[in-house]
Amino acid sequence: MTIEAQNCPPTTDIVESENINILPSKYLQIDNFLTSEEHQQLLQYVCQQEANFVNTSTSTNEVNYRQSKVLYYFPDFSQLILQKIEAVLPEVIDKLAIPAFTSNYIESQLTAHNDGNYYKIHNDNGSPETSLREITYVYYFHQEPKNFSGGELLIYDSKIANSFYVNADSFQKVEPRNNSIVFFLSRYMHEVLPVVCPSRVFADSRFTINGWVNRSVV
Ligand SMILES: O=C(O)CCC(=O)C(=O)O
Ligand SMILES: [Fe+2]
Repeated sequence: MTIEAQNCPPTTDIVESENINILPSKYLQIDNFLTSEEHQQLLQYVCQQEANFVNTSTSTNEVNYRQSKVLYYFPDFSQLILQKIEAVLPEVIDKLAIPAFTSNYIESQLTAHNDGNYYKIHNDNGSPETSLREITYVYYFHQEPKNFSGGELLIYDSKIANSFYVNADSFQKVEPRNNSIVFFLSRYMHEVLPVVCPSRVFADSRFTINGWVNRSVV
């Protein structure tokens, strides 16, 4: 086999030109998002709801892409979190330098990641049904003392290749800190690293309430 290399620029040039086009991803993490009383009530609530959690899937139904459990109906806490998100949204939009948009719909779900669970690299608005999602939020909570490790959220930087946004190799690593919430653009590629939870007890899981602020159609 012959490999013609004479037209290839030197490697250093490739690396430099790739770096120039990298668009760093921005995210915002706010600590102590709920009061300690609300946080405690939420933990108690999820433990009572264990039997109502179902296995997760992805919109493309790909096997081995996502492993976790989800609860779709949790009216009281969904209302609480949405109210608090609406209150900080102007600050989030400002800090992340997102062009202003109007929203009248914020989705929410409650997830539990236990031993070996993960979510491989994806974005949150890549299908026709999800295309109105602008901002992703993830509220993290767990029991103290913490009984799992891993489960970090990696948010990849972007680059433009052939007029499309694709993920760069570089990323920001977000610790799923207890009672903190993270906001970032839904189009960013991101992944959840595997959780290690030796006890496998549901109450020891890495819990989230997460969802998406959708742009209104005008
Ligand atoms: O749990 C997380 O940190 C992120 C979850 C996520 O990416 C999703 O549900 O789309
Ligand atoms: Fe996601």
